Amino acid sequence: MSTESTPGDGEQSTPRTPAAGGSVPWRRKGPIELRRRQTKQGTADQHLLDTKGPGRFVHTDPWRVMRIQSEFVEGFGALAELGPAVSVFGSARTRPGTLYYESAVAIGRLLAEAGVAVITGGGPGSMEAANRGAVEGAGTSVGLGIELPFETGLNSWVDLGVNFRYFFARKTMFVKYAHGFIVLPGGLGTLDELFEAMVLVQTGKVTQFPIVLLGTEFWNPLVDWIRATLVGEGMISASDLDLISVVDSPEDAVDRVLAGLGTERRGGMFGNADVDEDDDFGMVDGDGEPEAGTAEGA
Ligand SMILES: CC(C)=CCNc1ncnc2c1ncn2[C@@H]1O[C@H](COP(=O)(O)O)[C@@H](O)[C@H]1O
Repeated sequence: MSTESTPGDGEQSTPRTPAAGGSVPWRRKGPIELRRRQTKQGTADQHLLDTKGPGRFVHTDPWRVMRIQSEFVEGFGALAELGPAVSVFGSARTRPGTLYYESAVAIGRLLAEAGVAVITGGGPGSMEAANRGAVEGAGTSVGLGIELPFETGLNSWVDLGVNFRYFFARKTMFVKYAHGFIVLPGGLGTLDELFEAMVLVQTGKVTQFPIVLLGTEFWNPLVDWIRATLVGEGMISASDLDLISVVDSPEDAVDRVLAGLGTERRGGMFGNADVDEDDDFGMVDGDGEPEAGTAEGA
């Protein structure tokens, strides 16, 4: 047996490996093993220092990973001190003066008055409305913006804004720093955020995470379909529907989301949702026990 087949960690190059069935060029870069033509990739240093291809390295996946990592680092850094917060979702297209827009303003204000920060996607429509309500209620107004081909920028009611290039990094922030969701009527973006939250609760990745939908006329047909088809055909359990509640007034929405956290609308501060602090992606504790100081464990 050749000792060449068991190199240590790091970037290495040896001429052959028996595992590959004979004499083939072979290299290892950390966890990645390269054989035959794949070994002809340059080293990381070559890519970094070789300026012949203009800016080529910044278009590679390893570089992207660093950019993705930096989004998490920036996001965690900006939001770590936020305190209790609720994420408010809804259509980017609702206009001032409409029921949904004004409802989002009221929700933002009520949350702010309860001492709860408001997190939105930082865009127009219901996001802008909820941020506006948070400012009017003298609370913390957060916008997690997303870079889009048609640039809209953060709405002017965002006081603490973080811009993201990647949807998935941004979505982690919505969940990690919020203690519950309020979802106003919306389109694909809103449905994506709603179903992501439901999956995280259903699979136990986050617990103690109330999800409240505002607008029975808008949401009930979807809830009816979920009950008739998803529960009916055994795709989800009937109890999965307990994950959400549907209300019609901003007061009920805020009461419901705060009640789910063991606090009252005008009750001020409350503890964190039962999220495992060791896991930055909101994994539930192994023992399933509420921690001291959390809403559930208080
Ligand atoms: C006018 C227009 C389309 C602007 C887009 N500008 C946006 N800026 C920030 N977040 C957005 C934007 N569009 C969609 N989203 C995300 O998707 C949700 C709304 O999407 P939708 O309108 O329901 O599908 C929001 O909660 C937000 O997180």
